[in-house]
Amino acid sequence: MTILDKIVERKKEEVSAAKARVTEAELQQMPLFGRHCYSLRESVLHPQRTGIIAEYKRASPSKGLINGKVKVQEVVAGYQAAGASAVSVLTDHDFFQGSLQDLSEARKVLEIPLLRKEFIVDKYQITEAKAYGADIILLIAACLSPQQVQDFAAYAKTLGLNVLLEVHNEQELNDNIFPEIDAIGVNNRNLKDFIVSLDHSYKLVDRIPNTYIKVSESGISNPHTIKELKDKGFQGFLIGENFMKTEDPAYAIQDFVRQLS
Ligand SMILES: O=C(O)c1ccccc1NCC(=O)[C@H](O)[C@H](O)COP(=O)(O)O
Repeated sequence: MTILDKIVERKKEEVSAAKARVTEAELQQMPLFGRHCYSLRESVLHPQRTGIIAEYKRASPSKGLINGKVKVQEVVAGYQAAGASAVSVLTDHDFFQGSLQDLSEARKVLEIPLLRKEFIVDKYQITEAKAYGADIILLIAACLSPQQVQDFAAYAKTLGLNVLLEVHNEQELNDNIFPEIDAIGVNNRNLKDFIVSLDHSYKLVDRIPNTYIKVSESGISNPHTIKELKDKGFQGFLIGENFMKTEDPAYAIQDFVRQLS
């Protein structure tokens, strides 16, 4: 069993428990549920923003504890001030030490799109994402059937959410091109063995239709890489560990952005 299988199995148990605690109808009554979402496309393409989707990530299966000290609001406010186009917050507890509370705390200080970084296996989690303040959901092709990707994306659009599809290879990409998707991310990390290679991005970029925002995800640690990825056609860059592994992620992103120009 791969770590991804374990995460998905655990996620299904968590979703059943969450449904027993709070119904979908109750989620729909929560104050943030009715808010209007920021557009991922507009923010990524905004000339005064960097295209960076900066992630708040305390821990991960591949690295263990990354940073247990820094506070979510301080970090994400720093990301926004440095010119991030969007912020990603992990909400998985067991493998990443995140929570839905982190997501709603982040929402309070952000005026840019907010991604609920989660392993979505059930429509309920999409309702939950909206209720806790997300603008974007992630659909990971490796965890879902193409039918689920299409159904979940269509449901997310009814809530006004942006949809980021994550793929790792050409098969996943070809099987999951749907009009309800806004952005396609190529994960440079193989979620089965954790090996990271930017070659996945370079190989797939021209296969992604230009109607989608193109995002390169994981393993980015050098401003020069952003220039190379941009030259190849990427507009978005998901970066977590490179900022979070420092004592001051807000300073780390500022320094990184300074080196982009
Ligand atoms: O990061 C992991 O170890 C991981 C393991 C299993 C499933 C997902 C995982 N990460 C999620 C991500 O996609 C990354 O947090 C994100 O792309 C940022 O990556 P990085 O800049 O390398 O922290």
